[in-house]
Amino acid sequence: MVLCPVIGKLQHKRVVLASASPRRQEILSNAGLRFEVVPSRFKEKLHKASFATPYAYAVETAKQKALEVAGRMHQKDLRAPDVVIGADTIVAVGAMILEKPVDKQDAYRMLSRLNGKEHSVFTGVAIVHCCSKDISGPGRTLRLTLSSWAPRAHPTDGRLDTEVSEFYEETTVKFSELSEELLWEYINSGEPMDKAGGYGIQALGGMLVEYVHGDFLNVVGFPLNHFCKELARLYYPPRPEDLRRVRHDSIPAVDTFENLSDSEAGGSDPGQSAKGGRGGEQADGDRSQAPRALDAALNGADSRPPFPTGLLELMDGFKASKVLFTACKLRLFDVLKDQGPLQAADVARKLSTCAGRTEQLLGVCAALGLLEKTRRGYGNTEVATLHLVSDGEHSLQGLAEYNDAHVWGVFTRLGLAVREGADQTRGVLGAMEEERLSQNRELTLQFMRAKHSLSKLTAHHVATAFDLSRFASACDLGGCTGILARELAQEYPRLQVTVFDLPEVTELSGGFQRGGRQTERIRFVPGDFFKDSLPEADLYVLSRILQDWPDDKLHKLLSRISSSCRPGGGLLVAEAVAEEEGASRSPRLRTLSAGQPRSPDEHRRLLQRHGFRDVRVARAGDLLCVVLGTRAAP
Ligand SMILES: O=c1[nH]cc([C@@H]2O[C@H](COP(=O)(O)OP(=O)(O)OP(=O)(O)O)[C@@H](O)[C@H]2O)c(=O)[nH]1
Repeated sequence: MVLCPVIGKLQHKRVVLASASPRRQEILSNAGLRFEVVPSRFKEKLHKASFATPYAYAVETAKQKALEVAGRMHQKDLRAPDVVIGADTIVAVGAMILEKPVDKQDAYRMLSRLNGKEHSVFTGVAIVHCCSKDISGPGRTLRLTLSSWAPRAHPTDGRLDTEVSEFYEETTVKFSELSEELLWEYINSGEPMDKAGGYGIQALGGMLVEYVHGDFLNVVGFPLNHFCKELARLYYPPRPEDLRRVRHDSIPAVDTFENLSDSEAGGSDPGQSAKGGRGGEQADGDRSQAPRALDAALNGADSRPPFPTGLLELMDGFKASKVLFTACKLRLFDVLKDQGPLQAADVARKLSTCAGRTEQLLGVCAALGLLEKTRRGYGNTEVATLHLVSDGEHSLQGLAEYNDAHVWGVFTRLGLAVREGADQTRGVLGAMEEERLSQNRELTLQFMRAKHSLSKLTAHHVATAFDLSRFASACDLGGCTGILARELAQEYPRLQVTVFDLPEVTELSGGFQRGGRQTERIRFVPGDFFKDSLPEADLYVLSRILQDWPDDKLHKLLSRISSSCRPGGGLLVAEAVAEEEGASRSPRLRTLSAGQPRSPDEHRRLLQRHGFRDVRVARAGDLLCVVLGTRAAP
């Protein structure tokens, strides 16, 4: 399919969508494009009458939106992106251009103009390819240290070369004859207010539409098919005669990263827009000019190495994590869930935080796809609503809190661990071991919240990786809050489940329980699986336990389980996936623990060494591998 190869070309490039439109983000995400969202601050105030056609206005607006983001990211030491995509959707009826209504009356005016008539929807798209010609060399990293958050003049020595490909798509739409009452009912739904022409064809607004001739997604806000053709034209291969090189020495300057708040940063001045004329429109509205530098880069004529996007992302990764942890710690996503969308100043007031830095934090969260920015302010994106609101069913807030409070510290001592071989985890978990979790209730709760939220992601996969219906009882060793026990009881109505964990854990597990009939078959038994007798069970379960123990402890535990397990009984082990022997596990799960990453085959051999036969291996999502062995007769 035309898109897949093209996606491959963009995969290692840093692509930015300069749009706050959730529909545009969804269309491109669903098509498999990986990108960051950096909403443009270009004020859509180009003089409409100065354009020969409505679509010329839309294309120019799209270009200015993209150039503003490209310039801002280049100017402010955010690592310059490789590609910035801008778009602008307008409705044209007669000689009138309709954009987003400013209020309900405006929405009524628009819809009345469209009522019973055919109109055109134009979406202009600009694909801006950036080549930083910085004297400090290509590319820049995202510097989010405190100093860079302080206001400071930051003249850029370098120049941002951009090469723009632009096009537009037209779709014809006809409204039915609509009653005044229906129009107002639709207006009062609130749907029209952030949509061109005052309607959303993909939602309630679809009821107004009699027919559509052309690309439906173009009406929604992004002509995906035309975009794919454009990318295919650009990358397979660009034709020199189609290329038009535009150099932007006059990218609108912005003062400092600090001053990029809405209230302070004016939009870029159209007068500073790209040099170079507006070429004549081709019949299909397609005015592609692919970038020459891109052609050279793609065909090896460029002597410079490819831009190290992945490496820079690795270098910057910790900053993004810290931004996420800080936002979670401030309960930002909870505030926006209950009271959003909010302007930055209102968020700062509610969080009692510094307005300027709150604005920056919100901006970076938007760039990370955690927030979306509209004219009404900042709101949670879907992923934030699902996983970052503290009381959500799938919340990972606990994991963020624990990583920030403890794992972060572990990784700051990585050098020591590497030099001295000491297990820095013991420096944190060890502290928990030595001082016993009971002496640090808050630490225990943070640990349990983290494990609870992570286990929720995989509990169902672990419980269903194999058919466990032949077992009447199970014991989840180190089962913590009982999230896996609950899934097992839910999946196997006959199964009695015991959660066996340290006393200071089981005494706090009550706060994590939810109602439901399956809880009648779950019990919590305090104990230490290295010291105390294990509860009797047909099936023993170890989920994310082995990874945390050095080999000597691990063999001791497996030996105790093997001795407790009757012939025909089972051992179910779920551990982070290590693809091949000795490979390091996905960093997102590694906590510098004393355990070794093990491949499925290594786990298989481990169980066989401790008397388990018929060892089978399965995957639980992309996080864990699950191994089930049956205890052989001695
Ligand atoms: O049927 C539909 N028609 C239009 C839309 C949405 O309307 C807006 C169009 O506005 P604009 O192009 O200015 O884009 P913004 O949302 O303001 O975001 P930018 O940051 O890119 O300016 C757009 O969101 C369409 O998706 C619709 O949803 N249905």
